[in-house]
Amino acid sequence: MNGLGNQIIVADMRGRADRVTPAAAIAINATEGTRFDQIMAVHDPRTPGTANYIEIINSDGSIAQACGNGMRCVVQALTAEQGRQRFTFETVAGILFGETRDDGMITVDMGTPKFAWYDIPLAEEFADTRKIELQIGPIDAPVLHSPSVASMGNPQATFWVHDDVWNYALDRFGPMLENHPIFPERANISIAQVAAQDKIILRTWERGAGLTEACGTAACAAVVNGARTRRTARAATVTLPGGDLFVEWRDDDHVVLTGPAELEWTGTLDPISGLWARNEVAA
Ligand SMILES: N[C@@H](CCC[C@H](N)C(=O)O)C(=O)O
Repeated sequence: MNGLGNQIIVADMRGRADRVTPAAAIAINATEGTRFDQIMAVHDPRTPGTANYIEIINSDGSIAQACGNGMRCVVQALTAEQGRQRFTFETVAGILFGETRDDGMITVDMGTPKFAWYDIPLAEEFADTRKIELQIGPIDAPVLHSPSVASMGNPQATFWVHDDVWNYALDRFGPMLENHPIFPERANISIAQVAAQDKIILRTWERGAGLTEACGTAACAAVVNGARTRRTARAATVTLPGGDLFVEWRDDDHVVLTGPAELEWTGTLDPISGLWARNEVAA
């Protein structure tokens, strides 16, 4: 599936006790036909009242705590299978709600953001995470600097720029910043341009996956960081290379993400070895 071009494999792990291995994820991603950004492994529920436990695996085999575009894909796949529109899920980061709307768009309640340096986490204390000391490029003329940082379940850094987000070599700076010692669990790195109070243009280098067409949690972090630095309103359209997402940071502190999800093809997958085969499409 894809969520605005964010390449997602929804793996049906229901009724089994094993997990998708990091080795399988790396093997699947090594093949052109199955290159992906995240695997959303849908397991049997662990907690009463939830539909499923979802494990999120990045293409480098690491575990992610949250994935907005992937959650929309899961909701859409389960709505198509079961005809239900509302689901409650459990992830390593907590309980999430998702809904397929009547117009086909999917809304996911991504929970509440966290701003304390130890929750993100950062390697050292910062009293104010709306703007931390971090820069890249020449010391006296940094290319990117002073990001706002937050946790949307996963660590997020939003670097604000005034010009075109495509002017920045995110493929070069992304890996350096993702692995910067200030982020002990690495981080998702975004470049954001505020086009209007309710419009942000965003590109993201994803932790464990690299440059992607869209990152839902980074879009959520951009709106939350935009609102708390008074750059934007609490609700905004975020334009990513893959298209638009709508994010609202509600008064109850929950961040709600709305956008599309699309089925591309189905197949079978061995979650241990990564061997896979596409299902034949009926003519
Ligand atoms: N594509 C995602 C984010 C996935 C997780 C991220 N790479 C991490 O390791 O935190 C999204 O849509 O949110």
